[in-house]
Amino acid sequence: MTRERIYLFDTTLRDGQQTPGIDFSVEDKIAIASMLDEFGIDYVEGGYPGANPTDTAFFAERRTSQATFVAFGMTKRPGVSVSNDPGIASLLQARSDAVCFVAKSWDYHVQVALGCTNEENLESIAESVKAVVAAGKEALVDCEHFFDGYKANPEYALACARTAYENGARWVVLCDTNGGTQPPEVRAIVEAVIAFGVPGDYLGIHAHNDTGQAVANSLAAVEAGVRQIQGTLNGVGERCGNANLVTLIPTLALKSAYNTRFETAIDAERLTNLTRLSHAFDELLNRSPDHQMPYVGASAFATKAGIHASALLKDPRTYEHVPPESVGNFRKVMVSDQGGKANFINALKRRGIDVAKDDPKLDLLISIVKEREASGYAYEGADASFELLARRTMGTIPDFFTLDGFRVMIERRFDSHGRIKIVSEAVVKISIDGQTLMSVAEAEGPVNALDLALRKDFGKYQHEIDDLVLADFKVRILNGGTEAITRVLIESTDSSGVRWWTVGVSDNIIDASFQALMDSVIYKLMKNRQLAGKIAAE
Ligand SMILES: CC(=O)SCCNC(=O)CCNC(=O)[C@H](O)C(C)(C)COP(=O)(O)OP(=O)(O)OC[C@H]1O[C@@H](n2cnc3c(N)ncnc32)[C@H](O)[C@@H]1OP(=O)(O)O
Ligand SMILES: CC(=O)C(=O)O
Repeated sequence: MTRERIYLFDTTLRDGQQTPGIDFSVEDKIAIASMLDEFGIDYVEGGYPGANPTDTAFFAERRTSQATFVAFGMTKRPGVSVSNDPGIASLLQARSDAVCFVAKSWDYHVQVALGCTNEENLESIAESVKAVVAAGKEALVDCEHFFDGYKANPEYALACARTAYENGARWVVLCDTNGGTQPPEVRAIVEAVIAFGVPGDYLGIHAHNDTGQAVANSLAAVEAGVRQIQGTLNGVGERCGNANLVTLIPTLALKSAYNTRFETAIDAERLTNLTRLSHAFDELLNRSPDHQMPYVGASAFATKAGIHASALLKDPRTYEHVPPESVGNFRKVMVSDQGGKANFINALKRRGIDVAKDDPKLDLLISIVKEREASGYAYEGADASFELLARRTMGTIPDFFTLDGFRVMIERRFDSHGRIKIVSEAVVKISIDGQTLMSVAEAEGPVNALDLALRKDFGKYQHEIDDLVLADFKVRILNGGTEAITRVLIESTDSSGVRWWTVGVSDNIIDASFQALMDSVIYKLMKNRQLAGKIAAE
């Protein structure tokens, strides 16, 4: 059976740019356009040439090699001819393959925002589309507020869509601009547009996520007949965002409700790059990926629950709706107080630790983890501390050194200009082979001072920890008030590029930090001897 082609239109660089807090540079735009192009998206909308210097510079060159490169802008202003409209001139001059116009299709907006007659707006749509087609470019029309406009005045909304189509627009895109429309309404209105004479394979959907329905609305529109979906990477976009292409693409590819009838340019091989694409985009935005994002989140194929892990390890299909590797993600069976033997055996095996189901040390480890988690530890995010705890319980960690104690003093001083200066001084005492080593260090913060002191003199191991870097430090207060328990997570790395997380818990933040620091150093010494950190592929 032949499947119908659904075209994917990415507006990350245009609607995504309207997200509060997102501000792309030209370099960011170049990088994102090439990521989308390489991934196989059909249309990449780059922005609004003429609206700002970044977008104008971005459109000085064509930025995709496969994807249709699209410039966005508004239809000509009423009362001005296309040849005298500077906005249209910028769009025609941009080095794009296509122009996507935003056009009013709600009569109320025509009256309030444009202040012209309905007929003048139809003329703007027709003339703008004709100018783009005459310039040898593909024309698309985003019918802004189409669904709200249809509800208010169906004849006028339909006339706008048909005007765009009849004057040569390759795509007439129905926009749920305010994001309030629901899937049954989208389905019914798309069917009405097709019945009015605009064919489904000329129609697109642009859904906003203000009621959390952008993906559902896009799929409802496809079922009703549209053949282009507009969306963004990770669902960025104005207000609550746009339809998330990172969710839509695998749903269309992997779910039989869609993949038996439709296909996109993203085949099975390209789909395996999805998680990387989504995370690379977050990296570029300098933000952490959403762990719970469908398909690509770190938790999308993770389980803590013992009953789930036990069945999952017998057959992954028991608790997975699609194989994680199909989208480039992976399965994660975690250890926590929700876990049973299956979680632990699997987690230990991944670290090269073989333990039998009836080994009493396994029961001991499980009870220690459960007890510690009850007191505030969280091992699911502290892989290195979990591994050390397991190896300690199994009795396989060498006595590298012993800690004799530490002390931290914090002083609030005033400099010669009367400015406040905080100075922390830390003293750490350790013993290696019976020899006591005492180090003192100063820094602004107490944890920094402790870290410097701990790593200042490590005797015969000093050269082994020189490349150890503390990459991140997270503090969480577990219950409020003066009885608060503090959990500290530290991310470490070294010249090998490997990263590991350690945890410390105490009613004193400095003590919690020190525990996490100690685990980090011990893990590094274990790793150097290839006694830890071996992660086997699942
Ligand atoms: C639904 C959407 O997401 S549409 C995209 C929205 N994105 C943006 O607006 C981001 C980029 N925009 C901009 O940088 C600026 O708005 C510009 C450069 C495009 C225009 O700036 P200005 O000329 O100063 O106009 P301003 O932003 O104040 O107002 C928009 C004007 O466009 C007119 N307009 C809005 N939509 C359309 C349209 N589809 N067709 C014709 N004119 C339109 C409005 O009536 C208003 O005209 P007015 O100035 O005569 O009142
Ligand atoms: C065009 C557009 O971004 C919208 O109508 O939401």
